Amino acid sequence: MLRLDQVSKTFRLGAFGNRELTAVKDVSLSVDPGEVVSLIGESGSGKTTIGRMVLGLASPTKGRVTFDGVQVSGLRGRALHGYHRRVQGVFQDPFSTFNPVFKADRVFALVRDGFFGSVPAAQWRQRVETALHGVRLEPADVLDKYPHQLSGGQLQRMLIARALLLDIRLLVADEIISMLDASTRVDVLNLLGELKSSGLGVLFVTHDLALGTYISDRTVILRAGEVVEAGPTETVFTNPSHEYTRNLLAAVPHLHRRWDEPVK
Ligand SMILES: Nc1ncnc2c1ncn2[C@@H]1O[C@H](COP(=O)(O)OP(=O)(O)OP(=O)(O)O)[C@@H](O)[C@H]1O
Repeated sequence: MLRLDQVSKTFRLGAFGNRELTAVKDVSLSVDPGEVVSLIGESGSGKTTIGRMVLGLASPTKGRVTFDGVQVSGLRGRALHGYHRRVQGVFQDPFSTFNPVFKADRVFALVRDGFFGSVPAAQWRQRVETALHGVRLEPADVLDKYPHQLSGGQLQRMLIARALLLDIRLLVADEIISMLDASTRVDVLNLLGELKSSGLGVLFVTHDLALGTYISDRTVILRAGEVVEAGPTETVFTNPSHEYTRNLLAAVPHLHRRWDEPVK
């Protein structure tokens, strides 16, 4: 389904574009239907840049991003619009996606205007309610409300519901858990697990190793734009082959261990 082949992205910096920064270097990865792939890296390692290229919002400087064999960076206009019916992103800060001036459910109206103009209002309302139930939100709790009347977790779920309305095949989830409180985190992770069982592919972008293990089938570890390690999540976590991964793992707080015990 999604493939990145030797993808690099270089930004030109400085007033005259005379300096370069390679944010992503020779990255290859794939996501198949029903598969969650975690892309894990520290701040600045290039995760968001990769997510943007997957969504067709930025083009690789080198290499190819393809979805079902079609090159994403070549898509423009209607073709890109059609692609976004199958591939959507949800980002870290749900508050920044919502315009505080408008009611939060405007995000659904925009999907209707953009993609489903011919669907009658009553039928659309039904679809929105089904999508909200799909993310375990009670429509009456969230419809007709302003963003400030809703919690971060509710807004985040509304964005996932918006993606579901489009019947997408791939979700780019960029740090969607980081800002949520612990119990909402588990809910959203469980929800992603359910969506995965129904065939959705997820590129789960996070700086948090512990979150990455929770639902992902495969893990890709990124450092300074380069893949240092990739493989089945269990192998990467139990038997990391790269020093960098071992150091990252050592930095994760150990479960079932008291803080005053020395870490071996
Ligand atoms: N439009 C841009 N112009 C110039 N440099 C950029 C641009 N976008 C990203 N970068 C740089 O590319 C590098 C990777 O950034 P990116 O946002 O992809 O990292 P990240 O892993 O998502 O980090 P974070 O978790 O902090 O968001 C950083 O050094 C960043 O400053």
